[in-house]
Amino acid sequence: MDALKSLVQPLVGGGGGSSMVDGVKLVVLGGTVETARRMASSGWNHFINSFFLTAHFSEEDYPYDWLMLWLSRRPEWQRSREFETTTRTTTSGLSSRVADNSFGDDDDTEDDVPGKVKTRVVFQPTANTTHTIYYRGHWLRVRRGRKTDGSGCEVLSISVVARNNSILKQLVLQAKKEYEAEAVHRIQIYFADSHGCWRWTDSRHKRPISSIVLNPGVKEMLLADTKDFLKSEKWYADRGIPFRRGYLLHGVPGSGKSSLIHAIAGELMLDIYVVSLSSSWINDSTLTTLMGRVPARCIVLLEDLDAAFTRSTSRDDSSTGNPDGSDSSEKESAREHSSSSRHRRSKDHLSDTNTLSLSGLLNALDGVAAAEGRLLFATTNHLERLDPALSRPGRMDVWVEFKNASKWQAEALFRNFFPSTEEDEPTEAELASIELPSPSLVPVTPSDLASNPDSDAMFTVGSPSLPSSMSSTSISSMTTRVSSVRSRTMSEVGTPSTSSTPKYLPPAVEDEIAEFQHSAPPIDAATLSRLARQFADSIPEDEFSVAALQGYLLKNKSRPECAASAAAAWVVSERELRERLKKEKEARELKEKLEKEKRRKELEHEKKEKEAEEAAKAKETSKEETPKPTENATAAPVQTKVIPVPPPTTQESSSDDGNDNDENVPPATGSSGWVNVDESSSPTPSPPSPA
Ligand SMILES: Nc1ncnc2c1ncn2[C@@H]1O[C@H](COP(=O)(O)OP(=O)(O)OP(=O)(O)O)[C@@H](O)[C@H]1O
Repeated sequence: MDALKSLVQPLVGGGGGSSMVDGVKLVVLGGTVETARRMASSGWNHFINSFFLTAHFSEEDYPYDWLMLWLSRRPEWQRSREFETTTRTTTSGLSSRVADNSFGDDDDTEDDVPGKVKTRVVFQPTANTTHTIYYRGHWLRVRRGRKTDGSGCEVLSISVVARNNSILKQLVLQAKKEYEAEAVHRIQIYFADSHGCWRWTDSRHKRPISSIVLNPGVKEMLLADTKDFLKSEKWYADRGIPFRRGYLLHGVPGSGKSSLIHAIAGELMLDIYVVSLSSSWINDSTLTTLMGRVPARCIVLLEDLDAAFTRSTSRDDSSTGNPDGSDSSEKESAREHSSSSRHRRSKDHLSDTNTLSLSGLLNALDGVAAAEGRLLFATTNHLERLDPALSRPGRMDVWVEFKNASKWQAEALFRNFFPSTEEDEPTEAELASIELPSPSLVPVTPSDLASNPDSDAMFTVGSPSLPSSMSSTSISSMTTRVSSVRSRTMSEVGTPSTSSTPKYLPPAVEDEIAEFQHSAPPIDAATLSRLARQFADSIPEDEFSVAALQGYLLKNKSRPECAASAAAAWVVSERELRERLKKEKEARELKEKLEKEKRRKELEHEKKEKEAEEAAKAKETSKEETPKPTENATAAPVQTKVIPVPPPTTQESSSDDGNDNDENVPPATGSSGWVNVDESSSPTPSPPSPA
């Protein structure tokens, strides 16, 4: 204390110096104290930090998700005096995840409406503040901030006083375990974005593979193949074969291609990374970046492979997937629309903005930058439109064809759809017991197919031949049954009360509407078998997609009897509907064609008229402007005179590059067709040379 006094004494002065000097002394004193404080604080921080181990977890990487979930479950979080709440899943992850300290609608169980969306609020670490959490005998300092590199990515930093990083490793492993336990019933879906990044989009319940109705053995073959691949990394490495495997699922829409991929992902516990090649923004470099960024074990799904080079949203027969765009109808229409095409195409089609090339796609799939260890699934509805290079072995190793539903599939679908009283009924075994000539399940490569295109070389899903026991039932008898069911249900439902005798009676509630909400009670196995068979009998072989049948069954979700008996009538009505739609489409196309033709003729006519008009005008002007010989030409002062230049004929201009738009391009001389010439150098326009 005395020492401090002796230090301060000379500064504050004992003898009454001027107040100015005292002020300066105080400033110096203050500055010295502040500097000392700062130095002490930074020294202390440095000292403390030298004992801390710090790990940073970026939002872009998985451990961030694991730790955020782990943190949100810590009891300390609830007691924390500073926290954030969110109703969103904070990061890519589990939409269903419910942290222990979360709260929300489902705490209120009284008015629990089935299917009601429940909002849960989850605690999460506040940004830019340090939280302390006790974990296995250590105090963790947790801080959530943002990267300073301009990306704006969130970073979670966890520091701990420890001799080595084993406590942090334990923490990450525990967080991972908890996350995976949560995720075990779900699969994560990531979609590619236009910046070449994967964005978490959805977390879906795993689909049981038994819910996919395919010919016996197909699912098993695919599952076994994928499993075998995932554990054969060394085998591939030893032989110098790139550790990748491609599966091409092709065939009619709504036959279960995407569903099967989801089921396989669930079975193998893999996430799905989806690229839609028909996206307008996709190009060579984005695709390459995306392919280089998929994790080692995952499923990459290329949807609509045939649409890669067309960008047409239409999936009908007129859209082409040919890499060279050599679809004849398209070529024809391209020729038809050659006039003003450039202008219109930029508006109507996205194709101009896309620069995805075949070589770019091939490179992305198996170039040096492509990730290894992933399972590539590609789907297409038009196999014939794929370039052979795209579907060759090495890129697409296994092909599976999906067809419209067979009777066997219809029956299996029905059995899967309605609940049975015998819960432990071995559905799969029972399905397998149905006799049918099963297709060969030896994987066949595209080359086999090429060598024998007619053979049923691929795995074919759907349309096995019909067992004789499943011969079709007459449609008329089915229709009769439908009407009887209708009349019965109508009488059951009854009409609304008319006690107040209103003037206009409301129409009777349709039986379909009246029963729509109810779910079917479980059916006993024998009845289910009978109904399933009846349903399958009514469904024609290879005509309707499984999705269409599923749609029909959904409409009759609560009425298995009706679903079975009305199936034949539904088939008839669907056929009629198709026929009508087909006719309408044809009529529309014809109308469009005629309109196009008319427009083309009009344009041609307009063009001719314009040409004639211009030619006449040019002729007239040249006549008017022909200079008369002047008597005193030699004495005339030097003047600038305008001389007409006939505009180039449309034929000439269009012959340059064949672009009809050239008629809109002003000639180099200016739109008026006049040039300025110096009269001194050319007093009169020289006539064309006789040569
Ligand atoms: N084989 C099948 N087994 C079970 N459900 C199926 C099957 N095929 C289609 N479905 C049902 O039909 C709907 C559409 O199926 P999915 O999307 O898998 O067909 P897709 O072949 O991928 O069609 P697209 O080619 O149009 O993408 C899904 O709801 C699915 O449940």
